[in-house]
This record gives sequence, structure tokens and C-alpha cells, in this order.
Amino acid sequence: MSADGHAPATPAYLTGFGNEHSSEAVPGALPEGRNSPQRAPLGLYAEQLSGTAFTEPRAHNRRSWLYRIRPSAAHPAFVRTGNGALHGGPFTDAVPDPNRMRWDPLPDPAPGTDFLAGLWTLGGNGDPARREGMAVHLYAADTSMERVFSDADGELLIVPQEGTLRLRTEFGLLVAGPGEIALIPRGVRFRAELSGAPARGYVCENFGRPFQLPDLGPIGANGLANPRDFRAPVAAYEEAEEPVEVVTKYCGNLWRATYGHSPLDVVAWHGNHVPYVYDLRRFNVIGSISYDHPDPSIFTVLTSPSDTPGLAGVDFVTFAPRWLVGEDTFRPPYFHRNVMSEYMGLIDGAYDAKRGGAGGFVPGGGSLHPMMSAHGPDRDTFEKASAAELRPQKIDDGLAFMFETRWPILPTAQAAGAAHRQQGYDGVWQGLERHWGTAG
Ligand SMILES: O=C(O)Cc1cc(O)ccc1O
Ligand SMILES: [Fe+2]
Repeated sequence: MSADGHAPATPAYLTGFGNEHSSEAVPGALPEGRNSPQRAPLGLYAEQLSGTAFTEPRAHNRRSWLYRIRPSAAHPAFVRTGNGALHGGPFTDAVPDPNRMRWDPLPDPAPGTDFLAGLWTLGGNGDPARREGMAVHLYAADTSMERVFSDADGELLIVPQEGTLRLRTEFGLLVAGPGEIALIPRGVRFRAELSGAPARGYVCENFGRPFQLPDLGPIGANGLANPRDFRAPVAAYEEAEEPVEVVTKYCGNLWRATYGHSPLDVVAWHGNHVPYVYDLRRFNVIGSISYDHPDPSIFTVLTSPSDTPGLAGVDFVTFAPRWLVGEDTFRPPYFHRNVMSEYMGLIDGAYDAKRGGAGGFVPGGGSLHPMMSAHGPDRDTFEKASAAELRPQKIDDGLAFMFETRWPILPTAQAAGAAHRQQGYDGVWQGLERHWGTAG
């Protein structure tokens, strides 16, 4: 679809997490002193978009006011369209499997695959109809979207691994490449354009409460992801008066309608239910400066709380470059069994608990360590780290992340049976010798 000159080529940003932002692409488009004047400025229509219930506590309340060329309400009926490889909850198409699993990157997309068609669901939990749970998707696309998508089921945390995405949203333009993340809130319409193909990455679809920054407790007032490093777009709009396909995901399925205009026609907006990008390289990594390996919760970028304090519906965790200095410490991730379920992906380089290279944990691939499954360093990592001389050591050869959730991530049948699922993953923990009785 042709952009019409009101949508910028390069993004400008407003900074801060959860702020009451406001932006107008045309001076005077934003009403002053009220949200819904009798006549909105410049002939625009006022519309509220609620990300939380009207009555949720102020600290959690998310909503924005949009001032648009046409009201969103003016559209024809939606009709079902194919879901492709995108699955919604509940995730019941395969038998829950306690095994550790690992995948290579998705195969190349068929020519003409856009971001939406390129979404491939690995698994998930909960149920979008109950606004609880999450899904893990991967994407591989080679073509910019012409259609516009929005997800009523949850927010989309997009983790590009290859190729930069230009996300044209109702709120304006976001650009996110490898090493950055983008978040599209529930219900916000957007189009993903590619600069470079194929574009690949990961998506955490969060059906639950919106991601927020974790509390810092004794860490203090600063650290981990700093609020001012989150960037929201400035208002930008399209005026296209031509057929535009709009797809929405609702209770697990895709529906489409053809509008007579672009729904990315918001000239001004204010509020805190907004899309944003964040550069993971800005993450302030905190760790042990004495001994032992801290739990990875210390690397939490964003958390979606559940109804039980401290128990996340889903956490987004990053393993960013950092120094390891622990004395008399096994420095890589320890062996463990976790009540939470862990999906890990690799954006670049290597991960300190696993061998890379063919058949290993590779960029674009992923691993699933289900609830209570035993995992941790593979044999090579264990042997090296147990014998290493413990000098201060910089880990700066990779960028990994984890989606960690309180509920089991149930793989889809397509993920369990995928040709790119690695066979024999259990083998990475074979050959861990018995030292009992021989070690001093
Ligand atoms: O399994 C993993 O690699 C993720 C992880 C990392 C870590 O440093 C400690 C625990 C943990 O689950
Ligand atoms: Fe783990």
C-alpha cells in the first residue's frame, strides 16, 4: 500500500516506560483539557482504546485516546480466514510432553510470506478467552505486509533475530532490528514492513496482564531495564483511500475484513497503552560479585504478573554481555529443575551453557525445558567450566533470551513433529562421568 507522506521514513521517539505520552502529527489535532470534546479538533474522531478494564487500579490502568480520520467502528463484518501455522489456545493438539526439546531455525519462508503469514506457533499455555497464558511463536518472512493486523488476544513481544522490522502502528512508526525488542499492545493495529529478507525472529504473545518492569527491591531505584530507554513512537498517519485488508486475531482464530481506507489514520493520541521498542544492549546487567550463580530472574526485562504475587504469567529475560567474577563458583547456568517452564532463543552468537554450531543451540533456534525437566550445562560446558581458571571473564559473544512461564508450555503438534526439531537433544547431557569415589 502506498504511504502518503504523513508517515515518516525514520522514526522519532518519546521516551519512558508506562508514561502518559502524547503526540500530534498535525498541530492542534490533540484536544486540550478534555478527551472527548463535542467536536474533536480538525474534524477528527475521538476513540478510547482500553488495554485494561476501566476499573483496574490506577498503577496498572492502560488506555489511550486516539484522534483519527475515521472512527474504527466504521467497518464491514469480519469473516474467518485461514490461521496458517498460527495456533491459539487452548493448546490441546498434542499430548503434553515432559521431554526437553530443541529446534533449529525455521526453514526459509515460501516467497511472498509476510510477517503474519510467517508466524509459526511452537506452543503455549492458558487460553486467550480467559486472558491468561501465553504463546511462543517464531516468524520467518520475506515480504512486507500490505494488510494490517491486530491481536485482540494479547500483546505481542517481538524479538527480531535477523532483519529489521519497520512497524507502522496506529501510534506511529517503530523500528526494531536484532538486539532490540518491540511490543505491540493488545488490540493495536500495525503493519510489519521488512528491510532485508528473510526477516526472522520470535514472538511472545501474552494473553495475561500487560508486561511491566519488575520491581527492583534491594537493587534500589536503578538497574536492569531502565524506564527511560523504552521508546514509543510519535504520531504518524496514513490517508490512503483504497481497499485495505485488516486481519484480527480473536480467541485463537484469524478474521479479516476489507476496509475502504487505512486504519492507520490516527493523527494524534495520548495515553499509556502504547507500543514501544527497547534495545537489549541497554540492559543494566546485575550479578554476583562474590560467589555463586544468581537465578536468572535477575535478568528480567519485563514481567507479566499473575494473580499470585511473585509468580509471573510470563517473564521476558535476557542474557546480555556481562562479566563473571565469582570465586570458587561454577559460573555457567547450574543444573536445575524448575517449576516454571522455560523457552529459550538465541539472537546472536553463543549461549554460555550450550555448545553452538550444527546440531547445537544456534541463533534462530530454540529450546524448551518443560516444568520440572532436568537441564543445565551440556557435557562440554560442564567439563570446561569445572576445570577453568577463575579469572574475571567477559561473556560478550552472544545474546540469548528466555520466555519463562508459570504454566507448562504445551508444544503444538507441528512443533513436536517438525523436521527442524533436533533429534537426540538428550545426548548433550550424556557422558557426564561419575566422579564419586575418585574425586578428592
Ligand atoms: O536453563 C537455562 O539455561 C536458563 C537459566 C539460566 C541461568 O543462568 C540459571 C537458571 C536457568 O534456568
Ligand atoms: Fe533453566
